[in-house]
Amino acid sequence: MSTSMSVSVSAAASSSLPPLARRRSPPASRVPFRSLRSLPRLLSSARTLLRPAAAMATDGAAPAASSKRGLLIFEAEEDLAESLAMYTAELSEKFAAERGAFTVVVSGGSLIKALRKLAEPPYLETVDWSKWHVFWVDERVVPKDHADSNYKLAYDGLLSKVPIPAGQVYAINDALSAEGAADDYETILRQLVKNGVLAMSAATGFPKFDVMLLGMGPDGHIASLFPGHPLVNEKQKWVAHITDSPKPPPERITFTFPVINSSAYVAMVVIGAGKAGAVQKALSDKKTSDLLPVEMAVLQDGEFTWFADQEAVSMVRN
Ligand SMILES: O=C1O[C@H](COP(=O)(O)O)[C@@H](O)[C@H](O)[C@H]1O
Repeated sequence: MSTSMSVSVSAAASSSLPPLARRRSPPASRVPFRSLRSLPRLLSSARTLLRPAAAMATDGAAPAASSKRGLLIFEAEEDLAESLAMYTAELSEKFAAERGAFTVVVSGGSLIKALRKLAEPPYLETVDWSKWHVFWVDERVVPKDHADSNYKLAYDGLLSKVPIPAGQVYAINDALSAEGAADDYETILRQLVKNGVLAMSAATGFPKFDVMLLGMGPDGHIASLFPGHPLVNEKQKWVAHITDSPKPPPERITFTFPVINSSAYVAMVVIGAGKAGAVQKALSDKKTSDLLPVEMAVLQDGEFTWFADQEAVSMVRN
């Protein structure tokens, strides 16, 4: 299996760039996003450099030709956060106009801090928050006010600061067991498909979220899908439970790969040297059978974009 990845290097991007195959990317240290004013041009240029993904999805199916992957590298975390806010706001506008709703999935962990600029001007005023429907790609089965709760993390860091209708924030039922909470969450998703809030992928038969804003652990896990855990091979369920998570707390629920890989857009946010080893493996052309979970995130018909700082790509060779 081989993965084709285009590398879009932020401030160097321009519409006159030669094709990526013939272009040597300058070192990341020379290509920061420098100012908010330059971001629209830079981001739109970067998107034109995205290429079809060549890797196979985890079920062995080849992604559709429209499936794309790209990499944005930022000199500073602050710049990454600015760009991530703009990316999300643009998708919010697009899907609100197209569908009248914007289904946004978030992870826990470091991702939430990287979303902080959405709660600041201009996005606080310009985003149509009434269209947002917020979900968790994974959740720890703990009370919502527990320090380990991904809901609490997102509420404190973002949701308490923006006017999303409370009924459109889909936290887990924390009174249930892990298995019960996973089943309950899947039932909610199925209802939202029936209501037309949540789209379905014609290609996969699984729900198609508008965007998933995800982080990755240092071991390459995404959501609560951990390296070597049998849950990475789940093919039927939309939402599964785990009671032996190698990272505490042990009881969690998680979206499965068929759901993640049906997304329209995924932003994979990786910040810091602790992620460098997994990022190097994920971006390598040489694929081995021991795929990390992050390497199993291959969209069937969508756009997958890495948002990385320099430390996170420090082990990646040109
Ligand atoms: O346990 C979890 O870890 C991952 C990665 O967290 P990070 O702090 O290393 O970014 C996170 O994406 C997931 O939602 C969370 O439950």
